[in-house]
Order: sequence, then C-alpha cells, then structure tokens
Amino acid sequence: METIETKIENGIGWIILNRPDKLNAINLKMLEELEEVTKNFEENNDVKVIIFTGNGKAFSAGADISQFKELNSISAWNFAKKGRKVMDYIESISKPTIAMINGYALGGGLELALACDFRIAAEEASLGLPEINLGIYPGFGGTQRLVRAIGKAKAMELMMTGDRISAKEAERIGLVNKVTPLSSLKEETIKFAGKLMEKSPIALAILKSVILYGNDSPLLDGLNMESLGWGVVFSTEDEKEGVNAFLEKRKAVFKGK
Ligand SMILES: CC(C)(COP(=O)(O)OP(=O)(O)OC[C@H]1O[C@@H](n2cnc3c(N)ncnc32)[C@H](O)[C@@H]1OP(=O)(O)O)[C@@H](O)C(=O)NCCC(=O)NCCSC(=O)CCO
Repeated sequence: METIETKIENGIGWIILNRPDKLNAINLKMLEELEEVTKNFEENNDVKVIIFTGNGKAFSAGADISQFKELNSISAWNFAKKGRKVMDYIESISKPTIAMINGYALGGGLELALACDFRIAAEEASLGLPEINLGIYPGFGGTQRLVRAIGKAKAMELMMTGDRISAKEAERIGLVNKVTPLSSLKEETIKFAGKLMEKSPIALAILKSVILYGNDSPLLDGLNMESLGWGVVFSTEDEKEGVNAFLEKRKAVFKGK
C-alpha cells in the first residue's frame, strides 16, 4: 500500500494512514486503499475489531487540498461521491470500528472518524470541519453524520464557523467517546477493543446494523428491526453459551457461531 500501513495483532486489524508529511491528507489513492483494506479486514476471520489511526502528528487533516486545483464541478462531485462511498462502506461493515484520534482530525479526517462506531482521542487532538474556510463545505458525509452525532445546533456551529475544538470539548458534546493523554492512547484504545472482543461477534454485528438502520428510519421501522434481529440472535450458539454461562455462574466464552 502506498498511503496506508496495515497489521493484524491479537484480533485487531490496524489501518494506519501513512502520509505524515502531509498530515495524512486523504487523496484518491488513499480512498481506494482504505476501501480495499477495510474490505479485506471485514472478510478476514482473524480480525475482530478494526482500529483506524494516523502516523505522525495527525489522524488526518482532511481531503488533500492540493488536488482541488484540478477539480471542476463534475470531477469534484465524483471525488465527493467516492469519499462518501468509502465512508458509507466503513460505517456499514459488520465488525466494530474505532477511530484512534492521535492528533488533528479535520475535514475528511473527522468524517472518517464519524464513519467509525467509536472515537477515542488524545488530549492533544484538535477536531473540526474547517471546509468553510476554503469556500466549500464537508463532502464526505459530515453534513449528515455530524448532525446525527451531536445535534443540529452544535453541528451547524462547527460547520458554519469552521472552528476547531479540543478533544475535551469534543467529549463534552458527545463527539468522542473517551479522551486520554497521547502517551496512553494506544493502550486505552486496545483496552476498549478488548471489551468488544469478549462479546459475541454475531450479536454485535446484528446490534450494530439495527442501531444504524434505526438511526435513519421512523421509530416503528427501527423497533420492528430490533425485534426481528432479536429473534435471529436466538438461533446462535453464542446466545446459548451466554445464557448457560449466566445460569452456571461462569464467564461466557463466545465463538461467533
Ligand atoms: C492542520 C493544520 C492546522 C496544521 O498546521 P501546521 O501544523 O502548521 O502544519 P502545516 O505546515 O500546515 O501542514 C504540514 C504539511 O501538510 C500539508 N497539509 C496539511 N493539511 C493538508 C490537506 N488537507 N491537504 C493537503 N495538504 C495538507 C501542508 O500543506 C504541509 O505540507 P508542506 O508540503 O510541508 O507545505 C493545517 O495544515 C491545516 O489547516 N490544514 C488544512 C485543514 C483543512 O482545511 N481540512 C479540510 C480539507 S477539505 C476536506 O476535507 C473535504 C472533505 O470534506
């Protein structure tokens, strides 16, 4: 891979943006590689949780602005559609995803983090959607996902002022799940991933899809999906194991079956 480093360690698939000299700015190549590696990790049984992060001082400072000079309305639309498709795909995958935000998460970088299930940030990180300062606006799903994540008023403020906020403020408004010093970011993120890996991957996958479906649907549709999925988990060995373990007063060991 040209723009991304990957590794699999103890059930975690690491996707590490690797253009540190450009603050991991997201170009077309990186979008293509993100899609490819996420797909590989989704299909790889050794990967239970996927963590996205960046090399150097940024998670990502957003889409690669140096490419913008060549864009016209049609190619800009296509670039936005490509970015959006990749973020949609990342959001939709059945395994839990975590954005480990080690520094700047701006523009498309924050939009990538928003497509993940969880965001854990270093105290030193700075987050925002500053596209408005370029005379444009977020194009990788941020206009929709940020509103859903933190509500309309705060989301409009962030997108329309382009202000950057600290990790602590991001935690206060519910944009990130957890903040930790940079020195313990990796350890804390792995600990969080470990909690997820103890659960039934099938129950997690169905739960995730019910939550995502419900987030974009009328309440009744979401509730119907919840009951249907609830029935499906009762066809798994993991459900039997979970219930038996409780009744036998022992810790459940889930096999993903
Ligand atoms: C993130 C900032 C505030 C960091 O500032 P600083 O520490 O001073 O570092 P710089 O010297 O600015 O950056 C180092 C190096 O990286 C290049 N770079 C940074 N961001 C980008 C980017 N988004 N695209 C392309 N290149 C980038 C920068 O040009 C430097 O390269 P040199 O070759 O050394 O000159 C600051 O960098 C900043 O504000 N960045 C832009 C943030 C932004 O506006 N993001 C939104 C992009 S549009 C988008 O994401 C559309 C999708 O919705």
